Amino acid sequence: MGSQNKKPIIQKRKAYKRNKTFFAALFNAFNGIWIMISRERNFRIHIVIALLVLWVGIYFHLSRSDWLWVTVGVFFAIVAEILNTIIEAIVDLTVGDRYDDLAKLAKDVAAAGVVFAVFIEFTILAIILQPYFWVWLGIHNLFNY
Ligand SMILES: Nc1ncnc2c1ncn2[C@@H]1O[C@H](COP(=O)(O)OP(=O)(O)OP(=O)(O)O)[C@@H](O)[C@H]1O
Repeated sequence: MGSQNKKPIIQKRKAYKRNKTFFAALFNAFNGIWIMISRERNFRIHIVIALLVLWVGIYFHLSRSDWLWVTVGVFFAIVAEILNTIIEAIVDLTVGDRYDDLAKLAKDVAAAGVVFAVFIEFTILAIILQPYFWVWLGIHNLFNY
């Protein structure tokens, strides 16, 4: 999906050290988050949605169980986007610039996974937030509960 101008993740061979401590591993995990934020436009969109949902949730004073569902929905999509990026990187590492039907299959199916994850996210958000919005708009009926 439009990554023609992206720099390849692996540009040249570099030496690396294995994680010796828990904190070294944690540092690399945070580096992974930074890579997602700086390289992946779609990931940034997920983050914006998450911040928006956080703001709406605080504004509406969501119940504990509603926070739970909203959190699961938002992170489900974020994790799917991360898996999609991992698959793209592994495919590129394996086939490079060469056209390959299996590479296409892997990338397209990974992208389909993100579409389903976002569908689940939006379904959860709609079900959870709808009663709050309706009360906010002054609409009272059976769908408020
Ligand atoms: N090596 C390849 N062989 C065949 N088709 C490929 C190959 N690499 C990519 N494609 C096709 O081109 C599309 C775009 O690939 P690309 O590498 O740009 O993914 P991406 O779009 O960067 O995804 P995202 O926007 O989620 O980061 C893929 O969905 C796939 O259909």
